[in-house]
Amino acid sequence: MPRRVTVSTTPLPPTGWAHAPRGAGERPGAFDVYDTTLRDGAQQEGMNLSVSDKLAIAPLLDELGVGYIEGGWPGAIPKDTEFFARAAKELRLRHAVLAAFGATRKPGVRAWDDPQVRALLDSEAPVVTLVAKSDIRHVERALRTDGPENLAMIADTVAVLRREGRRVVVDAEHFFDGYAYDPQYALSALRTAVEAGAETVVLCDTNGGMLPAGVFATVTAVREQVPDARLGIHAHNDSGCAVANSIAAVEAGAVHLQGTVNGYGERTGNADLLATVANLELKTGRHVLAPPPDGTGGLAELTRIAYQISEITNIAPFARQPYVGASAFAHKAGLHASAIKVDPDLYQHIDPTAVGNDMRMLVSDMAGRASVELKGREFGLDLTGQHDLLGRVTQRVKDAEAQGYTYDAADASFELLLLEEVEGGRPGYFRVESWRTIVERAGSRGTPATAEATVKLHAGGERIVATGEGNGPVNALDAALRLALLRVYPELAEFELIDFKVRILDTNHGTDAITRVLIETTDGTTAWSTVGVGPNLIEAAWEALTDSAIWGLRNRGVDPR
Ligand SMILES: CC(=O)SCCNC(=O)CCNC(=O)[C@H](O)C(C)(C)COP(=O)(O)OP(=O)(O)OC[C@H]1O[C@@H](n2cnc3c(N)ncnc32)[C@H](O)[C@@H]1OP(=O)(O)O
Ligand SMILES: CC(=O)C(=O)O
Repeated sequence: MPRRVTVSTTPLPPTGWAHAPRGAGERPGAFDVYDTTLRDGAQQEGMNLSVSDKLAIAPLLDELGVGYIEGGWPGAIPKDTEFFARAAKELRLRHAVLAAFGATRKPGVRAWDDPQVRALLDSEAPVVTLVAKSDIRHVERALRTDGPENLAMIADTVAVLRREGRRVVVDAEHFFDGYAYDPQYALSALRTAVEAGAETVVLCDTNGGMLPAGVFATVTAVREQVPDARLGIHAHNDSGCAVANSIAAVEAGAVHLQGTVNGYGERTGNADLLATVANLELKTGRHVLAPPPDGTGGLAELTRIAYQISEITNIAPFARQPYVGASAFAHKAGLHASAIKVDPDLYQHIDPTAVGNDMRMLVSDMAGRASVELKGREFGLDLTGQHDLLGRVTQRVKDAEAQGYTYDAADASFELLLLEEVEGGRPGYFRVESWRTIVERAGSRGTPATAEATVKLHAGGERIVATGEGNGPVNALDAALRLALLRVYPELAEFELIDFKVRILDTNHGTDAITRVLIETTDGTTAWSTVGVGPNLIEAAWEALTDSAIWGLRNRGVDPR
């Protein structure tokens, strides 16, 4: 039998708001996707979203087709108060409605008099999501009040918001832990919220420690015991199971899913909404995102939207992120490639284009002929049936990788290696006669050293000698090489070195060790990576720099002069 709890609500003063905001009259859909990137996602260590960042992310979430965008906690965080004020004027959302997040009233005060509750109304958000305690231990120890007063806090706050025309969602904080400890109290928190007018009660795995079987069992039990409640799930990822737990809850009957883009969030993050939604749509056949009205947006834009949001949050994308990561459909093993050549489905759980991602072949010492053939296709080369050539390239890659080259991180250098075999040599843009660098420090200790490099090469029918200066020998070599080539290939002016990585490959050898240099270059449109290896850092860098110039010129369609 449920424990009897008396809920004493406080009378409400007359309404102070003339009308409810747009969206307030709507009802929840058959299934809600509720994004909390801007609130719970922003609780991630190191993340600091400005109001403009939030205003830039919200339309991307809308484009994805989520039903709700939780914008933050107005009244608690000044930026969030400003977000709601600006969002009302500046955002034109196609599907999503905004939700303001906040807590139930404080113990012992009237909801109407609690400034935090008033701030939720002032935000003009049509939906308000209240975090409410459902674990009696938290009521007594964190809130420092008793069970009945917490229920009154829930009832009062929901009632005030409903009275003012807001739709109310209640996030039952620590629900799973609370239910395990004292199920009747946890259920009474849900019943109180539903009776006061909450349209959805969300079961939160706040500490993120649940496993899928436990989530399934609890959601099933709650559905039986509170049959009139519309249930949601909010999972954190501390056990590494947030996506699986969210799916388990949906399989058990939850119809409201909360999560964050890229799994951002406090500690180890929240359920990654992108993977969860992709799983629900593609694996369980549920249509949970709003259909794109004009054919744009939706699941097919998942990868682009994930990247655009990463740009705004300034958090580097995670290559191995399911569905949208750069490596999500990248294949390295030769055996995989040989099967993929027959049918990509043999080594892929979905067609990557369904989520806007691409299949990529990686060529390395784990490659076989099929990997090289498929990689060739990415470069526009049909190598079908060229068994011997494919074998030679595969062997060259394996030998080079044994010396320290790494082609899966340097596609451009691999393409040049392949061209050597296919065309009998590299594109002949220039012929190097010699190069040298000098590093010099003139003056006392503390004076920065400078570097100078001289490059002698043949291009455009001339012998060119150029000298470059830089803050280090590689920088000086880069300057000298560009200077030498610019006269003949002015296209090089647009090339910019954007990343330079050095790795010592044989640490036992100290300063004698083999060095690998990886560089990334862009011409403003395309970025490409090249590799060089040698016993000497400068030599390795020279190899990567010359590969970069050759690949860049060829990619621009420049003929050797
Ligand atoms: C599980 C979650 O992620 S919920 C979202 C959590 N997000 C945040 O905390 C970010 C925004 N938070 C803030 O800006 C501040 O913490 C504020 C403005 C909310 C409160 O700040 P302060 O008034 O200085 O209080 P403080 O943060 O120290 O403590 C939180 C207070 O809220 C109370 N509280 C906690 N949960 C609830 C709840 N569900 N309902 C009502 N009150 C609550 C606590 O008992 C504590 O009360 P006390 O001040 O009387 O001790
Ligand atoms: C509400 C919320 O963020 C949580 O319980 O984790």
